[in-house]
Amino acid sequence: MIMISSSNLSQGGTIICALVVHVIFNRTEPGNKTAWFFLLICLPFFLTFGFQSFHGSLFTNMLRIPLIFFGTLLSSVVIYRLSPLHPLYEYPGPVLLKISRFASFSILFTGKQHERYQQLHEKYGLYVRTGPNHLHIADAKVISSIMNSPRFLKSERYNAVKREANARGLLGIVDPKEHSRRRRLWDRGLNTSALKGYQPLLENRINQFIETLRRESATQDYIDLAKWITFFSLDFMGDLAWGGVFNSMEAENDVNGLLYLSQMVTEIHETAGTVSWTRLFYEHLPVSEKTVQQLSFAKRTVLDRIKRGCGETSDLFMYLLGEHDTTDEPLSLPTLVLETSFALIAGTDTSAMTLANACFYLLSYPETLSRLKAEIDAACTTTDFNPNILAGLPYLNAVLYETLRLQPVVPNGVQRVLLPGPVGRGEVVNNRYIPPRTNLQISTYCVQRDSANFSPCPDRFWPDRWLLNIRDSLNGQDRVEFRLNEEAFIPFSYGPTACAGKSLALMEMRVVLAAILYEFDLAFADEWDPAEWELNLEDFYTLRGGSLPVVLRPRKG
Ligand code: HEM
Repeated sequence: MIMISSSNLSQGGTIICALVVHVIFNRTEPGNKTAWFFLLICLPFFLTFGFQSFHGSLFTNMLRIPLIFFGTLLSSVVIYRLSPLHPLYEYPGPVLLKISRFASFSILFTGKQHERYQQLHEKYGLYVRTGPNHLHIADAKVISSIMNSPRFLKSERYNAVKREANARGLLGIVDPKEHSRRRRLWDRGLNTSALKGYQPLLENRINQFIETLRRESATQDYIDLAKWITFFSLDFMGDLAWGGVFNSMEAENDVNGLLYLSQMVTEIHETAGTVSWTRLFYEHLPVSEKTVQQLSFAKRTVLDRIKRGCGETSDLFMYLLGEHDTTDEPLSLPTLVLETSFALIAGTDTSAMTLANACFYLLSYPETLSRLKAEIDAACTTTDFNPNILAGLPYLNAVLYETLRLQPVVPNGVQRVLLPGPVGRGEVVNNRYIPPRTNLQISTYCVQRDSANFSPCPDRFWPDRWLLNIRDSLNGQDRVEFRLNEEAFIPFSYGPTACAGKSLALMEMRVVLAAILYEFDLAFADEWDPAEWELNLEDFYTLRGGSLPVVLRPRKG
């Protein structure tokens, strides 16, 4: 007869409970405080006191049971995640990342995610396992099958931080049908005819921008061009989204602290999006308090704009509110606040960062700068920077595309999660099986710098690759294999959730770049080392940079 001692019983019971918890946590990281509290705190607590009646003193049980419980849970998680039983076993990647997504914090906090993941792809190939259930992908062939498929939904990252009750902005909407309904509203406010209506606002801000640069450069040896471009972008987006609340160019300051806050919030989203359960703690951070203050500022601004109504000049707010068309169901106030705040965040840093990068590259390649200046001088006979004329300038477009190719402002790309199919099946993309519930991230930075997609010199700033005549002439030459895979050019993302503001951003960036080059001669500040620019670029979901000290000399008048 087998004798089971009370010690064995308590040990066995604890081990079984720990294994059950592993099964519950398997392939998901519960985003719910109650589940955490119950499974990881209450359960070991009950086991400690429950088995007390069977065996040993309370003190030994308080050490022994939690040790057995957490020891078993940890070992079973680690063994399973590395074992051939795990559905992602076939995919290569660093061991620590396979064991825990937590390890990816060591990449995130370097600020150089884009470069670190590129190194991982160089070592492991186009598919790298970057978490227990995460794949980082640099294969352009799967972009369309993933981004256009209703089975690959926005991942938990889009739900990373608690929002106001029941309000959800476009970016946070996961359900494709609901997303497409809301997206129609945005598309109306960002289509060609709406953009025409925004041109007077753009023209006013461009004039103010040029005046500001003239004033600043007259009194200083050099200016931080990146800072002034960001202020311009914030003021312009403020005009479009909130009825003109900002005047940071005039104040020479981020008066409402919005730029700072949007960086903090993006950073928190990226952290919570990297390890989803950490979001449980973010609402207790001081920045959360600031977000609440900012939300009440946003609410006041929105109410004020509603009261004033749309003036003579149209803006994006008008479309989001439905002032142009009363057939749509209006957004609730909290949703309107979220959407207009998102427009500001989505539209400010992205365009400003791309413009600063473009200026950096142009100053680094003087021949390119001269060619672009010549094109702009020939097209702009007055200081009227007509967006329609600029849209047709091939070299200007080539410079912007090449900048967006080398430095996409969302370098790590977007994240998707694969919904389980019938009988829990996964999906095959480009001959690879993706198990259900896998998180996927298609790296824009890696895809756009891969010589399989852009060749020759994928890491070099070479706008000519975008010009048709260069393509044709190089294609005919021996030994030069020219590649430009437009499917792999995804700085604005891809598919139904691609950037809604692409046309607005391109219009704004063409006008700003043309205005700067038409009005000024530029050079890097003498005492500044241009190598600092790329060293200071940081990827926290969106790309951010340091200062860009530039000497400006007015060219005319
Ligand atoms: C160079 C400038 C810009 C770049 C490179 C860019 C890039 C992107 C990318 C990569 C996304 C997808 C994000 C994700 O799914 O995680 C996105 C989404 C979005 N962007 Fe932009 N963006 C730019 C400027 C703008 C501007 C000026 C606006 C104007 C308000 C804007 C509005 C949006 C909106 C509304 C979305 C959400 C689209 C959706 O979920 O359907 N963006 N953008």
